[in-house]
Amino acid sequence: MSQDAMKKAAAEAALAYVQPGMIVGIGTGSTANHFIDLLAGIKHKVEATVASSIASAQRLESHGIRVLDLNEAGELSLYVDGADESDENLNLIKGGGGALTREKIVAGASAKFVCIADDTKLVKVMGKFPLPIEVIPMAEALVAREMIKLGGKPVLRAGFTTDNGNIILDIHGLEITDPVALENRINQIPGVVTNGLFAIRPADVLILGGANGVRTLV
Ligand SMILES: O=C(CO)[C@H](O)[C@H](O)COP(=O)(O)O
Repeated sequence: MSQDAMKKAAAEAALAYVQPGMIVGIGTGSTANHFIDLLAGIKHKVEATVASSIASAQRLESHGIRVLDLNEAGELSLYVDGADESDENLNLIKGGGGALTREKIVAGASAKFVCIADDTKLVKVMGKFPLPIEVIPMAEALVAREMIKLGGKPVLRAGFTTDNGNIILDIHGLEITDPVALENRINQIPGVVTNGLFAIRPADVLILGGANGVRTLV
């Protein structure tokens, strides 16, 4: 089974969390895209959605699914999104697609976060996947210096601007043994908008697609 088929299987399993009349928060990336395409098949069940990126909003609208601004939507029942890495406590690294800030906002506004991924994303200790940080452009050098002090190797994501008009630094070489402490620490650096650790608010449910089917961690 291909990695993409495993992502699709996880996305399909997440449909079971969609209840009639819900406003659903929608993530970004190839796994979230599978979820969007599958959601189109039950679109009359959902009241509306809130998207975590311009790309996801456009994909939802192309299926005729209503997309609300988060400020109009109030608290969301459910957020469904992919991840770049997860540990067994459902702490995540996200932001491979650069949408981490809006993803964190929509996840924070949601009662339940269902994360969908292929099972290669599950690791013992996070950090093999470079940790994305969204940075206000004038703070690039400052944030890079501070991340070197924390043991990382920052690399500017060349030619990439976030939906919020900022840059991404991808931090290589971290071994993340205390994700909550690191998430808090990085967010204290002036110029950091947010970082891709989702540990202060981890996923509530992790659905993993694998060669032998789908399994769920809670
Ligand atoms: O955080 C993300 C985007 O900012 C994605 O959820 C993450 O990069 C996983 O992507 P994919 O589903 O394509 O493997």
